[in-house]
Amino acid sequence: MIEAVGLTKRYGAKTAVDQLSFQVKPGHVTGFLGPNGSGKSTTMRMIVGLDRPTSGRVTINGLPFRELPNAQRHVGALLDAKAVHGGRRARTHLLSVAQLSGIPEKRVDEVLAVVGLQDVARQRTKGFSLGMGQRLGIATALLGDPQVLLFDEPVNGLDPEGILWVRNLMRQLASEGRTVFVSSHLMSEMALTADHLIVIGRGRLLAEMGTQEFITHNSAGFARVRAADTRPDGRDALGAALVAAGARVLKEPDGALRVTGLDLPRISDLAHGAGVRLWELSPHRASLEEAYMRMTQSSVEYTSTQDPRAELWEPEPLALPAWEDEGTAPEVPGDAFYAPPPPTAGGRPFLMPGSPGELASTAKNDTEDTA
Ligand SMILES: Nc1ncnc2c1ncn2[C@@H]1O[C@H](COP(=O)(O)OP(=O)(O)OP(=O)(O)O)[C@@H](O)[C@H]1O
Repeated sequence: MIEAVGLTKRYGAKTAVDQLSFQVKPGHVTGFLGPNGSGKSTTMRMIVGLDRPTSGRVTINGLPFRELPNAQRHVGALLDAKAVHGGRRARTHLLSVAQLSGIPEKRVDEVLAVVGLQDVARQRTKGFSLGMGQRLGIATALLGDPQVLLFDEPVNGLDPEGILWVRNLMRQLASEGRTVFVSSHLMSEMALTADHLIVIGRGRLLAEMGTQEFITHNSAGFARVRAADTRPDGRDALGAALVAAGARVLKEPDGALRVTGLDLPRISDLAHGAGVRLWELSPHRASLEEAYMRMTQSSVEYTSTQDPRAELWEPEPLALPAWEDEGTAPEVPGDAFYAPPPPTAGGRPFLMPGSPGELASTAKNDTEDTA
C-alpha cells in the first residue's frame, strides 16, 4: 500500500503538492488524475524518493522509499520513458538495472517477452519509437517482480493495440494483489482501467473514491425524449406536461428535449397521458470525462483564452414559468455532455440539483454496461 499523509512540496514560492493525504490499496488499479501542472509527477517522484517532501510523508508498505531494503524488489516505476541511455541496447539497459538490484539475468528475458520487445532487444534504444520506449519502461518497472507499481502516463504514444495491452496488464497486475497506481490524461482509458481514482487540482486532493462513484457524484444525469413528428404540437404538449410534473426541460438542437428531475418510466407515463407518441426516450450516459471536467475546471492552471469547453457547458435555465423559455440545450458532443460548474465546487462530490437517484443510477448502470 502507498500512503501519503499531509504530503507537501514547495519549489520556492510555488506549492506543487499541498497537504495531500491518500491511500493506494493493493488489489486495485488506482487512477491518478489531475490537470496539467496539478502535481501528479511531483507526487510520484516523492513516492519513489526522487524528490524530498517539504513536509508530510509518503510511505510504501509503511516505510519511506529510501528506507525500503532492496527497493527495486518492492516497487517498480515508469516515470519517464525517455530516461534511458540512447546508446544502450534494450537488453543491456535491462541487464544493468537487474545487476544493480541482484535480479537474475533470466528475468530480463522474461520481462522482454511480457512487453513484446524480444525481437528488438538487441537494438539501441535511440532508434525506438515512443511506444517501444514505453514498453521498455514498463519492462524496467516489472523487473523486480514488485508488489507496488507506479506508471506515469504509460499509454503515451501507444497505438490502440498497445493501449489495450497496457489496460489488460494493469488489471492483471492488480488481480494478482499488487498495488497499481497509474496516471493518464486519457479519460476514456482510465474509465476502463481504474477501479479507484485519486483526483488532484493545484496540488490538492479533490476526490478519492471508486471510479463509478466518482462519475455518479460528478455528472448530471438526464433523459432525452423526442415526440413523434406525426403530431405538429407534440413537442410542446410533451414539454408542458413534463414541466407541470416538476421536470427541468431544455430543447435539444435536433428537436428532442433534455429532461432532468424525472425518471424514464414517469416521462413515458406523462407522454402517454398527454397523448404524445414517442420516437425516443433514452438515458444520458455519463462519462468519466464529463465528471472529471466538472470537478477540475476550477483547478485548471493553464487554460486557453478560448476554452473549447466553455461552449459545451449548459446555459443556466431562465427562471420563467413556461417550458419554452427554459432555453436551448447545447449540442451533446458524442456521449459526453459538459454541465456547468457545481455551485459547491471546491472538492466535494456534487449531485446535480433535480437529478433524482433513479436517473443517476440509470446513468451509472448504463456506464457500467459500456465499461
Ligand atoms: N523542479 C521544479 N522546480 C520548480 N517547479 C516545479 C518543478 N517541478 C514541478 N514544478 C512545478 O510544480 C507544479 C506541478 O508540476 P507536476 O509536473 O508535478 O504536474 P503534473 O500534474 O505532473 O503535470 P502534467 O500533467 O503536465 O505532467 C507545476 O506548476 C510545475 O511547474
